[in-house]
Order: sequence, then C-alpha cells, then structure tokens
Amino acid sequence: MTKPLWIKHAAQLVTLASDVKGPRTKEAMSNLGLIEDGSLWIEDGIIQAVGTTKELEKRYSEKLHEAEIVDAKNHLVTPGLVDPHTHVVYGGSREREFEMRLEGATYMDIMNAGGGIHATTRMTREATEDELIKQTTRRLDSFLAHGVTTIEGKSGYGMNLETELKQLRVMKKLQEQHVIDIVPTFMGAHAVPPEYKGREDEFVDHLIQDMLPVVAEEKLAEFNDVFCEKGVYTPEQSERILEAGKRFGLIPKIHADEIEPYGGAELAAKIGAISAEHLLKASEAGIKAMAKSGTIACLLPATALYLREEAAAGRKMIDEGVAVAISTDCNPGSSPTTSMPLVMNLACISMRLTPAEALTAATYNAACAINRQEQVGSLEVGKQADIVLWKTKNYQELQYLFGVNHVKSVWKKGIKVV
Ligand SMILES: N=CN[C@@H](CCC(=O)O)C(=O)O
Ligand SMILES: [Zn+2]
Repeated sequence: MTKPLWIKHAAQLVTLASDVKGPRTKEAMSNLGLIEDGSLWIEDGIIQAVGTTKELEKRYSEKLHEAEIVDAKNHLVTPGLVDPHTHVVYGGSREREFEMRLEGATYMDIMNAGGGIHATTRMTREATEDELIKQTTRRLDSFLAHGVTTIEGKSGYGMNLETELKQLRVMKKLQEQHVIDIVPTFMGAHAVPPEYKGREDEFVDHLIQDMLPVVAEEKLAEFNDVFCEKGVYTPEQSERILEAGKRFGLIPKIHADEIEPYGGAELAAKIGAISAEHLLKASEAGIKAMAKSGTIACLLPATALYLREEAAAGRKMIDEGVAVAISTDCNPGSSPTTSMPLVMNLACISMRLTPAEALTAATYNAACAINRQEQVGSLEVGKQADIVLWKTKNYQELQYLFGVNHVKSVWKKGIKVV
C-alpha cells in the first residue's frame, strides 16, 4: 500500500470539472472549474477528493499524518496534458529538409521528390524494433518533462504490413515499459508508398483487404487515420479506407485540408470522424458541418509555424461551435517538437484562443479526441491522478510567459515521475 498523496494550497487548481459531458464547445471551453487554495487527495493512483485545502483538511483529518504532502503554495496545478495527435514512432531524422524548406522548397515538393514522409518510411522500414523503442523512449521522456501524461501515436511510416505492424507493436511495448499512456492509431494511408505510385486505388484495396484485418485481429489500434490531401488520397479514397476501418471497429480520424482546401472537413463530418486534423484550409461549409456533427477539430499550430503557414482558424471554429483540441503533431518533418506548453502558447498567439480555451484544448478536449475523457483530461473524483504542478501562479501566466517549460513536477497515476 502506497501512502495517500495530499496536494494542498494550490494558488489555482484547474479541475476542468463540469456537468457538460463530451467535448466542450463555445463558452464551456472557458470553464476551467477553478478552485483557489485548491487541494487533491489521491489514493492508489486515483483521485479521491477535490476541493479547497480547508475542506480536504477537515474531511481527511484522521488520515493526514499518513499522507505524503505536497505544498503547492503560489503554484498552478492542472490535469496532465494530453497530446491527441503524434507520429512519435519513427526512424532517423530530417534536418536537411528543414534547411531545404528555408531555401524555398515546399513540404509537398520534398515529398513528391521522394523525401518527406517517404524518407522517414525508408528509415523506419530499416530500423529494428529495439532501435525504434530507444529513439521513441527519448521523445516520451521529453513529453513527460513538458507535462504530457497521455499521447496518441500513429503508425504510417511503414505503409507495408510488416512495418506498420512493427510501429504498432513498438507502441504496445512502450505502453508497458513507459509511464506515458499511448493510444494507438493505424495510419497505413499516410502517403502513397512508392511501389504503388500511380496505382493508388490498388493500394487502397490492399490496405482494406490485407492490412486492416490484421491490425484489428491483433487489437493493435483504436483509430484509423488517412492523409486526405491533393496528391495523396482523394476524399473518395479516404472515405473507403475510413468506412472499411469502421467495419473493423476502428474509429475514423482524418488529416484534412492541411495544404489545400479539399473537402476533408466536410468528409470528417459526413462519416462521423471523432476528429479532423490540421484544417489550415478548411472551408466555411466544412467548419459548419463539423460543428453540427460534433467532430473535434484537432489543431496543430506548431506545424503551421514550422511550415511558415498561416495557422488554422481556431478562433472562428470555436465561435462557430466546433470543439477544439490542440496537439504537437510530433513528427520528424513538419513539427519535431514534444512541447505541448509551446503549442498552448501558439494556440493563443496564432489562433487567438484565450488562455483558458487553450488549456481546455490541451486537456479535456484532447482526451475526448482519443476517447479517454473518462480516465484523464480533468481532475475529478474517480479519475487517474495525472497531475502537473507548474512554476507559475496562475493559468494566464502559463500562457503569457511563452516558450518556457514551466513544469515543476508531474504525477502519473499518483506516482511522481518528474
Ligand atoms: N501531413 C501529414 N503527416 C504529418 C507529417 C509527417 C511527416 O512529414 O513526416 C503531419 O500530420 O504533419
Ligand atoms: Zn499528423
């Protein structure tokens, strides 16, 4: 039996507790369930009580002497951050492409010339499982140091059965070895593999007939994602892949309207995707359709910055009633970062989310985007004790002092890990 953990005197305790179930929209994104002089009581990795320090002191007066006590005076306490979109398992790195883009090449130019996703696919195909575990562990450690306690992870640097399975199995192993929770997504349709160039429909058939059944049979993924973009997969091909995934119990996600408006947001709404990603070029009609269908917009402002593109219309999406989540998009090409705090800062600066909305987007709504809202994303009784203690005194300061890692301590399931 481990000691109970009592966190007390938080200057601000952001609980995100609410009666609203499901993804938060509009004003609900600003309701942080804030408690001043806040306190948490944790036993066996689960939150037992949330309230003011005075309330919990009274309630647990008999047990206080048994507890490990953390005095959070003058500090902000929030739920562990959730990153709902990463490509964290990959081989090699692509720093030369960064230079090439600064010299004028575009993301798609590089990919069409066999670089980009294709370059990482070659390096991931060549890497052993152990090498991938080693590289990915370093990234997971960095996520944790930035206050991230749950992430989604995509395959998609294999695009053949063998390597897609290798990536997914690496995630499964890391789920056992590392304290971070990893929620797996199959993304066999991340690009068109070179061996199928010009035969996209054949690859779609192959993916549906030969890959999806194995991924489902081995229970290696919960979600199914596709890069719906001009020159990659058309909305029709994307729909086929995602509808087929549904038949295997995989929930659809979609990389949509990143480079050009292509009807991706509309498709996400039509097929009932849990989330649509990127959306830099989403149309007015697409945004409205997503608000109606309840599809979460998973926005990636670090990617937009890194590619020197204008960020997605986050402010407008929230005003239109779309639930917004945010993510690093951690990948070797368009966003090699593990800093969710930076992503929250950028959500404010480049998409005009308020500090409160950015925090909701990085916690509760992010958890909804990967179906983990019952376990994480808010500090409520019965949930996992995934908690961050920040060196700032309030959540506004966390977003205002940008580009700095303010994490002081992190607990995962009640255990101090940072
Ligand atoms: N846009 C497609 N996929 C990734 C980038 C992957 C890469 O460049 O390696 C993304 O979400 O940004
Ligand atoms: Zn992505």
